[in-house]
Formats: sequence, structure tokens, C-alpha cells
Amino acid sequence: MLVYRRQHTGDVLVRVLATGTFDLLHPGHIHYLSEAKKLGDELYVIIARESMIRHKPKPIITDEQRLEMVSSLKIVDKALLGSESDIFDPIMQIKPNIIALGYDQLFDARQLEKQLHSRGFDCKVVRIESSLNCSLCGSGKIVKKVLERYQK
Ligand SMILES: Cc1cc2nc3c(=O)[nH]c(=O)nc-3n(C[C@H](O)[C@H](O)[C@H](O)COP(=O)(O)O)c2cc1C
Ligand SMILES: Nc1ncnc2c1ncn2[C@@H]1O[C@H](COP(=O)(O)OP(=O)(O)OP(=O)(O)O)[C@@H](O)[C@H]1O
Repeated sequence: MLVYRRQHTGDVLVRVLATGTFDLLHPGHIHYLSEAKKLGDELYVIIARESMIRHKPKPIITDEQRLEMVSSLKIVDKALLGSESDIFDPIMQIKPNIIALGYDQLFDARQLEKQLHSRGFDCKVVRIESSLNCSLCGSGKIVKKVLERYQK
């Protein structure tokens, strides 16, 4: 496990990595990122590339604009665009101590841990089980509401 230290005090820092599309930011995203941040000291976020999203509609907002919005959040220490070919590339660059999966992300925590281990990288993968249930706490829900309103 990699050890990070605070520059002036030398205190050990735990680096947490969160990931997602973050199209049309909403309070569910803030809930997920806040819970992820509680797992450590520094929060890194990988923004999914439009080209890599296949299991749901492509985001409305461009990669660069989604990156700008997430980067500007107070709780986020660093956000960066994901890889367009291999999701393991940015992970190996960031070298997190913990990866925080969202409550509905289609990844298996143990399998991801094994895949990282087979690449010679030790990292804990945990799932944030809690979610925020509100009528507009999902990018898809926001799009649906906009369509309902303007298709009339
Ligand atoms: C550890 C991890 C690393 C990821 N790295 C990338 C990446 O480099 N590029 C990318 O486009 N998506 C990456 N993804 C996938 C997206 O973050 C996202 O999970 C996916 O596009 C679908 O969004 P959803 O799971 O929030 O529905 C990664 C996911 C995880 C869990
Ligand atoms: N309501 C919510 N409560 C808690 N976590 C959430 C909520 N909505 C999204 N997340 C988490 O935020 C991260 C990014 O979500 P993402 O932008 O990819 O999807 P989404 O907002 O659920 O939109 P979509 O409707 O397109 O699936 C994911 O890890 C997801 O689990």
C-alpha cells in the first residue's frame, strides 16, 4: 500500500478515488462524493469519457464541461478525465489507497480488487451503499423531466 504524507507536517494521507459520468450535477452526486471523501483525506475523481459510456445514453454535457464542474467542487481535491481505452491507466497514475464505488455502479468490488492486484497494485475497493432518494437525484431523471416539460 502506498503511503502519502502531508507536505509540512508529514502526516499520513489516505487518497480516495471516486468515478462517474456526472452529467447534469445533482445532490446525489454530492452525497456520493461526500461519503467517498469521508473514507480518507484526499478525493480524486475520474470523469467517464463519452466514448466509453455504452450501457446508458451518452451524456448531454461534454467531457471538458463535466470535468470543469466536478473540479470546482470544494470537496474534490483533483478531478481528471478518464482514459478512452483502458480504465486501469488513470488508476495507475493516481495510485489511490481506496476506490469508492457508487451504490449503483456496475462493478464488482472484489473482482476489481483482484484485477488491480494482478497488475501489481494493492488498493481497497469499497462500495458506498447509501443513496439519496429525491425526484431529481439522477441525471436520467432530470433529462426525463426536461423532456416531459418541453415536449408538451
Ligand atoms: C475504478 C474505475 C475507473 C474508471 N476509469 C474510467 C476511465 O478511465 N475512463 C472512463 O471513461 N470511464 C472510467 N470508469 C467508468 C465510469 O466512471 C462509469 O462508471 C461508467 O462510465 C458508467 O457510469 P455509471 O457507473 O456511473 O453509471 C471507471 C470506473 C471505475 C469504477
Ligand atoms: N441519488 C444518488 N445517491 C447516491 N449516489 C448517487 C446518486 N446518483 C448518482 N450517484 C452516484 O454518483 C456517481 C456518478 O453517477 P453518474 O453521473 O454516473 O450517474 P447518475 O447521476 O445516476 O445518472 P444516470 O441517470 O445517467 O445513471 C455514481 O457512483 C453513482 O452511484
